[in-house]
Amino acid sequence: MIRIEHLTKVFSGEKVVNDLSFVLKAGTSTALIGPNGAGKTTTLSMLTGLLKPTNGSIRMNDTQDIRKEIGFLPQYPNFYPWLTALEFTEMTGKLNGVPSRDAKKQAERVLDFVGLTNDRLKKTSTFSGGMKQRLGIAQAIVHKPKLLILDEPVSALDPVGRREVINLLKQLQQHSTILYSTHILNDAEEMTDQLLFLKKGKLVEQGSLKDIRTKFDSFRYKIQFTSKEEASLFATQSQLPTTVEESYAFIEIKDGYPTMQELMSQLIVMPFSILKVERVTMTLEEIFMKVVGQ
Ligand SMILES: Nc1ncnc2c1ncn2[C@@H]1O[C@H](COP(=O)(O)OP(=O)(O)OP(=O)(O)O)[C@@H](O)[C@H]1O
Repeated sequence: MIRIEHLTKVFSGEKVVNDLSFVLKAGTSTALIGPNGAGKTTTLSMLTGLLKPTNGSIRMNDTQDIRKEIGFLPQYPNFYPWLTALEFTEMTGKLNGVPSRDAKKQAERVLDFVGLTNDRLKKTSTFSGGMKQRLGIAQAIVHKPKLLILDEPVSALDPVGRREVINLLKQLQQHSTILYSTHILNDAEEMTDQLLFLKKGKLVEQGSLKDIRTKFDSFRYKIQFTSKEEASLFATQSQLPTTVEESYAFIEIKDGYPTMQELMSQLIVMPFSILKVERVTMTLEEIFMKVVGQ
């Protein structure tokens, strides 16, 4: 377990990370979520030891030097372009304490895990964005760290690269503790036990996805019309408070009202072509906007 207490960083008199306290339980995955400038990179840099906190503490059970137990993938990793993937991973392993005699074998093992066996002898300068990110994960796990920290691991990737990296992280999640920052919330929804919402350096909300949903989620009906005009016309004629986005109309459900039957009885007498009616929850993105907008 890693316990972070009152973590604070001041730059030029301004608290860019302001009194953060949270716990990373062993074997869980935590997403640090916040808009640009919220303090995510600064927080992760303090955890990895790259920045000294102005205040606060970071403690790991039974460990004096927490830095040895951390694997880190920075937001903009710098791979020496003249090295091959194998040379780079082996070097990182040695720098992180893997004994020289084991480093090559261990590098080969992690490159295999991230699907780069066939590319291990290619120079890193020839790698695509997705391959670089997978190499970044390999170098972060080569010394078998207890805590894996990743700064925006999928933000710069296309959907295929993103899927590959998410699948790798889901596998790693089974035997490591993971902390990653992101502003791509669909990914967080898929692979996270704990969410930390950061706004202007402060933790404004923290908890499991379930807890946060229970606290902030609301249910709505989503009605799909054939056009935006039809959806807007429906909104003006409806007795129910309705919002419109593109060809969809949304009606919030409050205290169980309206029921689907009540809604259908209103819809059925209106002269619109309706393609679909469904009861939906908020996306994590909408919940995030609700939380950080407060
Ligand atoms: N070395 C520094 N000196 C002064 N100010 C800094 C320094 N590093 C970061 N900051 C400031 O601290 C604040 C938080 O920056 P940080 O990079 O941690 O945010 P972030 O949430 O990671 O943003 P992004 O999503 O854009 O990467 C910003 O206002 C930034 O300008």
